[in-house]
Amino acid sequence: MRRPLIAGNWKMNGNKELASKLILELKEESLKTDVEIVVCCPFTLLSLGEDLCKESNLKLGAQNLHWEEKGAFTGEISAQMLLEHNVSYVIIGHSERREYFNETNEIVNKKVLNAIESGLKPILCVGETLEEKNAGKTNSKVSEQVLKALRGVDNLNNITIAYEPIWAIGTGKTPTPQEANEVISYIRNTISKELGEEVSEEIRILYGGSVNGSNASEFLNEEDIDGALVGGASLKVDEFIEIVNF
Ligand SMILES: O=C[C@H](O)COP(=O)(O)O
Repeated sequence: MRRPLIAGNWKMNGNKELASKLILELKEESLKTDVEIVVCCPFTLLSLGEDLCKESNLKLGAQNLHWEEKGAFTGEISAQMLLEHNVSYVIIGHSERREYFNETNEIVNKKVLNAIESGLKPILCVGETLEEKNAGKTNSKVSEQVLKALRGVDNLNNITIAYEPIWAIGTGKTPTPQEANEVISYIRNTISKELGEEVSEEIRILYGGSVNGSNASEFLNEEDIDGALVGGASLKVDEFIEIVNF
């Protein structure tokens, strides 16, 4: 049985005031205990997030990392820097990074390898554009992204995958829960064939893209969907609580 994971990706949003409000209110709520909850805040809020998440079931996540341990990479953040703040998870290969920061499958692979070797748990994002969807290329696109990102990764136990159709991110549009489940099943079958059946049964695969308090339970009750990567709705505490308690 895979434990559901709900991760809130704040993207480039929030400040100390909002972080304190959101995390403190989440801590006060009675949240489902069988759900793993991760708050992926901006780097500048990790220190505060670390303090606020202490002695709670909330885990801290980052939104990116560099693939090298240290060095002359101005503006970048290493796995060790994240670990120093008790970060457990790191989002890798989000479509916004692929699109605006030219992250290729090869770069994503280097980041996944570094995260795993350092002891961080990657949330690997994959997904197709609307054009690719309309051309019937969804399955080939996402399976290629997954296999290239996981190339050379020995320990797949700490990997989580998030299927995020790019056209559904921040748009209010979503696939039907059944459609999302089919793509996720396809990813799971690909992993089973290429990387082993056992790991395919254990790996968590989330859905992301316009998840909110009203639609979360429909996605999360699908057989192959193990949780959600939530953007906009993770900044609204009531909405996020509804998603966690789906
Ligand atoms: O990482 C989260 C996704 O990009 C989804 O964002 P959204 O929930 O605002 O559509």
